[in-house]
Amino acid sequence: MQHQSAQLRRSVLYVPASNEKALAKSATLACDAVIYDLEDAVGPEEKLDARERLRDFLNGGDRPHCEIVVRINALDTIWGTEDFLAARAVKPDAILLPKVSGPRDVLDADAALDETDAPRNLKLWAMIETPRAVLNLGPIAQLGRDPAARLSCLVAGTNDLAKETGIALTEDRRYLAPFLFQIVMAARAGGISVLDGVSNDFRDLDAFESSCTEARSMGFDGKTLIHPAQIAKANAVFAPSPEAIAEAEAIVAAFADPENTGRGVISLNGRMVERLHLEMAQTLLERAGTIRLKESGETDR
Ligand SMILES: CC(C)(COP(=O)(O)OP(=O)(O)OC[C@H]1O[C@@H](n2cnc3c(N)ncnc32)[C@H](O)[C@@H]1OP(=O)(O)O)[C@@H](O)C(=O)NCCC(=O)NCCSC(=O)C[C@H](O)C(=O)O
Ligand SMILES: [Mg+2]
Repeated sequence: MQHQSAQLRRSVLYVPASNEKALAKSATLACDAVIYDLEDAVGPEEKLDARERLRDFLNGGDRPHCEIVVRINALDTIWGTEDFLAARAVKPDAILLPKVSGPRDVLDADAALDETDAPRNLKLWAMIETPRAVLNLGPIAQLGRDPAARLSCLVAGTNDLAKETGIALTEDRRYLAPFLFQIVMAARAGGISVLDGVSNDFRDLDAFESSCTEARSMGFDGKTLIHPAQIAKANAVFAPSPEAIAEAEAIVAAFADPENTGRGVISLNGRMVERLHLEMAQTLLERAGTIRLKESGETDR
């Protein structure tokens, strides 16, 4: 089993659906995915307008070519059902469910999509941002293994998690880290992708880069973002480095050497290399190739 999904999700930008300028800008940006937000970025007085704005924008001519996700208000709020129907109607790639408590929330959204005859490739993403979601991570993520369910990504909601638990959001995220690891582990067990939470201090790009590096080391596929200035750093950090590509190429070449045919383990530059490392190298090179294609403009995603 490989740990990273084929879909690139290095940089996933939240765009408040209430913000006309940000909506327009979103179509011009180099992020891998956009989350149009109807939830916490939109004040209660703006909710109805934001929904209409988003509908007009995504039905208009400037729809971005990257992966498109709509975050709705929770289905048990006064806005939830209308948001859900509006999101379904604008044909996103996924609907992001906020403040999920357990698998029931995802299954209910799944059933509601089935009732509208939604295509199977319309996926659900789930925010992990409440204590109950953390306690129910296993059963939530396991839905990723259910061919009838649409869950394809977990998103850490670190601001709400801090609010709900009292966990301090320090720059080094030392108190948050144990829960972030659990989110990654659950997503991998469920075979779905997983995104780190946002960095609120969007002007400090050095701190942001460190946070991306840490998230990559923790196993996240990418980072959720709040500002366009964060995109380039996330794209760079979550892409395989030139050194990692060179190492992967060396591993592939070593196993292709007729001398090593059929061998399970070889020695390469003083290190043990097994076939599992070959698989990892192949996945890394595939990802590097996908990024190259995307950045050469030959594909949008
Ligand atoms: C954080 C901001 C409010 C800052 O806004 P502002 O001060 O206006 O930024 P700039 O002047 O530097 O903006 C420069 C240009 O970039 C556009 N812009 C800014 N942000 C975005 C964006 N997110 N998407 C698209 N475009 C954006 C501006 O319009 C300017 O454009 P132009 O003038 O044409 O050059 C703002 O960045 C912002 O609102 N960010 C998103 C906030 C958000 O979505 N929050 C909710 C998600 S975070 C969360 O809830 C996670 C989770 O649930 C949890 O619990 O942790
Ligand atoms: Mg939140």
